[in-house]
Amino acid sequence: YEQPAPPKQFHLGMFEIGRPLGKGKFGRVYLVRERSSGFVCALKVLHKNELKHGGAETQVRREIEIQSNLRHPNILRLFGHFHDSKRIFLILEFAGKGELYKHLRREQRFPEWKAAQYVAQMAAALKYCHKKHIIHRDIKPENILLGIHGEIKLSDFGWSVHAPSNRRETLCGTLDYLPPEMLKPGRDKNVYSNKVDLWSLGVLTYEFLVGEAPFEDTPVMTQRKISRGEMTVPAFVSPLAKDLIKRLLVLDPEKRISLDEVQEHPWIIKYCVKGERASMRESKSTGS
Ligand SMILES: Cc1cc(Cn2cc(-c3c(Cl)cnc4nc(-c5cn(C)nc5C)[nH]c34)cn2)no1
Repeated sequence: YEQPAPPKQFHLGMFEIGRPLGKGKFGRVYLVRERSSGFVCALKVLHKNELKHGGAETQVRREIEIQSNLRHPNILRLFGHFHDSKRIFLILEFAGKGELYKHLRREQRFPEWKAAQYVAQMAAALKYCHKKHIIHRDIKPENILLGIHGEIKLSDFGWSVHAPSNRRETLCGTLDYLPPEMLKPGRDKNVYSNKVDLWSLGVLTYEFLVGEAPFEDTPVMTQRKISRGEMTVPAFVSPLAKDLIKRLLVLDPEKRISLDEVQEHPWIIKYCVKGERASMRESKSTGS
């Protein structure tokens, strides 16, 4: 019987610090190499006093607790963490093709074959999370990275919780991805299920194909459009893609299609199942 390996104690001296990869609200991310193994990863450096002032300590604690226990090809790995007097360090998987939202802004919108593959990978990542009773709660392009082969790497579990949840949190950042049940006035707005991720997947699918979110407007108008499910899908979006968006952006959480049904949807099958290679060749040549 082999003794389990003792948990690794990490410290900053173990890493050679490379170029900055990006910055977020409470710190930066650097490309680093672990000296003894040569392993390349991303080091997220968060400043304790900024986290304290921003009331984000719970989020970081949750990000560490939840993401370090997830193992899925479409979820960014959190290998470990450590801290010093002023900073918290998260050792993360390096995503070779960077932040998805930058690709989306540069390309304006994705061709349907690419959007369908991203949606299928997001559904697989969310199915894995939901099976472990974890709701991500913050699905949006800014929280998605791309691996070296262009595969989806869902990250930023700072807003994730164990389902079902009735936590009371002040949400900050964009309203665009909030489901109607989280906007409801009064008590029941804080009781919701993993179906919130299905709504956000619908918003994400729309934004991949159109280049902007379906309810994008002033904060007041966005909340009103979300609570009424008011949105229009441009004519250039194919009927199959529009059908999937409509089946996800359903006001009643219980009536949204499941992640299994997403993966079996004709639009996903058309672009993601091996036998459909021909349709991809055709779509790539016509750019549809
Ligand atoms: C703080 C803070 C910053 C961010 C946003 N952010 C995430 C990254 C990042 C991570 Cl965590 C992992 N791998 C990455 N790979 C890139 C990258 C690759 N290329 C070719 N270009 C870039 C950029 N960025 C990565 C960086 N910033 N969240 O919290």
